Amino acid sequence: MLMENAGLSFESRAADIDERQIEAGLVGASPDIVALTLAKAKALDVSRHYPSAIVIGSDQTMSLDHRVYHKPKSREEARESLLSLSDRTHRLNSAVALVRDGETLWEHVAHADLTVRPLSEIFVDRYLDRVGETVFGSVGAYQLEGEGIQLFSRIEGDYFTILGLPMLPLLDTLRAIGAIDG
Ligand SMILES: Nc1nc2c(ncn2[C@@H]2O[C@H](COP(=O)(O)OP(=O)(O)OP(=O)(O)O)[C@@H](O)[C@H]2O)c(=O)[nH]1
Repeated sequence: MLMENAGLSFESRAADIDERQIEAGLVGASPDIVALTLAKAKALDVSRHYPSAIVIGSDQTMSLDHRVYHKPKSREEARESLLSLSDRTHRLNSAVALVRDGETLWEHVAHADLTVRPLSEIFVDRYLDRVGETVFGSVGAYQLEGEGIQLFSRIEGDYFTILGLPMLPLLDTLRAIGAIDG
């Protein structure tokens, strides 16, 4: 959605990698390194099938203290996750890598720090009633571009980084390598 809205022409392909297995091999690595490693692994995997193509791989991780989050798989998981974020500041790490013919041309990770205001259980239940299934598409059970904005008292970082792709440095790099109009 972010790349389409930016007017980029591209094709999207799923990478055939086992994210959980790669993460398991990164025990102790910081969440930003995990995101960067996964972004590169996705781009390298797809690059193998598309000679000379510029492949953009991306991944996002979310952490609070030592807990790493993943997309909630149920309403209960979303509820527990939101309450664990209440009155705390968590970090989103969004990584992107450019690969061509198996060579990593560029890699970057950006982060954003989001402070959730104190949330009551009643509010969280009503919020989940309102936003429904959309919570399953985001690591933090919120969509900043939607009602998720109501959860926060402070955000430090770039909107696009929060949604999952650091667009400004990505566009800079695509211009630098002549992939898009400069
Ligand atoms: N639309 C939207 N998406 C968000 C927002 N915050 C995080 N995300 C998405 O949440 C995803 C990150 O959650 P993950 O659980 O790592 O997603 P995933 O890699 O598909 O799932 P895993 O395999 O569990 O890692 C990214 O695809 C982000 O685009 C937001 O505010 N709005």
